[in-house]
Amino acid sequence: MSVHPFNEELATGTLSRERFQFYLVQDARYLVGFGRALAAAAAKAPEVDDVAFLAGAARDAIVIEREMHESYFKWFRLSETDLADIETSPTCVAYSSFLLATAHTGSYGELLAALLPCFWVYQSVGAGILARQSPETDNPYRPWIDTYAGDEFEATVRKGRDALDRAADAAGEATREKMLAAFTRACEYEWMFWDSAYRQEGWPTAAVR
Ligand SMILES: Cc1ncc(C[n+]2csc(CCO)c2C)c(N)n1
Repeated sequence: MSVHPFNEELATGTLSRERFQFYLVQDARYLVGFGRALAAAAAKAPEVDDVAFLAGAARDAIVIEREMHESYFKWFRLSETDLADIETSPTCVAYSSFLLATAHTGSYGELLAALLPCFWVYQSVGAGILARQSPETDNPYRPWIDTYAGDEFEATVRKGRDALDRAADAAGEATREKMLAAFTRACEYEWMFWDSAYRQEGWPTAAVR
């Protein structure tokens, strides 16, 4: 499969500031829903180790990622008012709503399957982009790349995959099918999230409001 231009340009450092900024603003919003869905998964987890793991990831999603985003907002000189004026994109609403709907109506396994691509896709994409960096390239997006390409994050992804495998082993055929569907859909949303940032997606209805 070809690499999306958003990720290609992120790797080379040529991605426009507007596109990256759009991505970060939407991502900060997405992370709140993602954190809530992780907290719901923590509440549903049958094993206490997984409760701790998922609740920790929920906290990290809100705290660590916010810190990273705030540093970028300072860099981009975005104020709270500038931020408030930016509408949440259709794709961001759709992806966040999908996670929250799965949190409310899905089983533990289904929810875990919907959440795993957020970890796995970023680790895989981050590692791929890092492999293409050289000391000579002055990539302004390097802090973003480093967040998702480290060993610590790789261990987190492994824990998530392990929790998912245990949930799948304990599940019946019907639940496993739902897990696969949720996982696939979340992967599609991950792609769409980058694509929507590249297109700076707005609401098609904005002109007729
Ligand atoms: C659309 C979107 N999907 C996934 C991530 C990655 N991510 C966000 S929080 C977290 C784990 C920490 O709890 C990870 C891997 C993102 N930033 N934005």
